[in-house]
Amino acid sequence: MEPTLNYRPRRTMLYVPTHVERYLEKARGLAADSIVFDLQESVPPQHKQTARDVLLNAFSNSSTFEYSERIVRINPLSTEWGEQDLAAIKNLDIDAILLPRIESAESLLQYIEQIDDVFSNKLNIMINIESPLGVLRAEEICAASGRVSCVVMGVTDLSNELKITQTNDRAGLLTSLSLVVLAARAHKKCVIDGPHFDLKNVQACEFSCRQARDLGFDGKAVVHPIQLDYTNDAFTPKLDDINRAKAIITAIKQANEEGRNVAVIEDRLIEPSLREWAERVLTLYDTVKELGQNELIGASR
Ligand SMILES: CC(C)(COP(=O)(O)OP(=O)(O)OC[C@H]1O[C@@H](n2cnc3c(N)ncnc32)[C@H](O)[C@@H]1OP(=O)(O)O)[C@@H](O)C(=O)NCCC(=O)NCCSC(=O)C[C@H](O)C(=O)O
Ligand SMILES: [Mg+2]
Repeated sequence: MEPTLNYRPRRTMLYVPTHVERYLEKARGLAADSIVFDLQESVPPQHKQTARDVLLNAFSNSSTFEYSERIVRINPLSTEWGEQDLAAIKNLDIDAILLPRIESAESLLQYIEQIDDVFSNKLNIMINIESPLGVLRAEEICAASGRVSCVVMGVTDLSNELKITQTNDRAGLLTSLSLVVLAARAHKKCVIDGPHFDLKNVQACEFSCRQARDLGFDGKAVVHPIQLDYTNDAFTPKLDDINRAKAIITAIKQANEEGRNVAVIEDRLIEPSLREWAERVLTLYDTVKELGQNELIGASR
């Protein structure tokens, strides 16, 4: 049975090319916080209709994908494929639509209007930022609509258009990654890093997960089930974090009762804003526990 979550973790966002039926069936049992049923980039032109048919069929059998959030990435709404995708999925039991390659506030607002004309309920909207122009305009794009809940980096298209050298430390991408985190956070949106494509290089992928977490991302996209465990783990609070979060909440509460705004724990000054971090860590911890994944907590990374 699907647990009912009060809080939506997005540590992992698995892209599933939708024309491949066995991937959809596999996805039903995977520990991905979110699944992106992709009708766009991973589906070749000659399989666009097959992809829509397979997706509809998979949802007609059962729309259950464990606890995973169900997101459909459609083709750009400026194209016929995009309009056909929207018409095809209008009755599906999904949580969100992911719009690829958003480059302006104006086109975003127009696409949301198009979606609202088709879906009777106000669907959650997510966007890919994956071009130099998209990165430079990330702030105005994020400011444009409260309907956008989540921004997902598209690092392949971006790397390609920036003409950067791809290295394990992602030096060439750091400015863009941080600009998008800044824009998303300024407008209180969730923000997800793009995937790591070197499937066999687990060490490099683990590094990019930790780097994404340290840059402020809520989670990371993944392209193969093999990447799920360690990506989930990188974004899951560890015992040290949980103990520290609990100590901070207790110390600030006690300081407030004593008429002070700050506390001190082991010679470190604790500002009131840290309480927000502590509450976020505990909420994520509780949710992961609810999902039965608490065995991951405490793994040393
Ligand atoms: C990379 C792949 C082509 C590899 O596929 P395959 O050779 O089939 O892998 P395996 O045999 O190792 O698979 C092992 C089992 O896992 C299942 N599987 C594999 N991939 C997926 C998946 N993505 N989702 C669900 N299940 C998956 C296989 O079925 C095997 O299980 P079983 O059948 O029980 O044996 C393939 O992984 C792949 O196509 N990945 C996704 C690629 C993709 O989506 N690319 C585009 C997204 S990234 C992007 O667009 C971001 C942005 O726009 C940008 O520009 O950066
Ligand atoms: Mg792309």
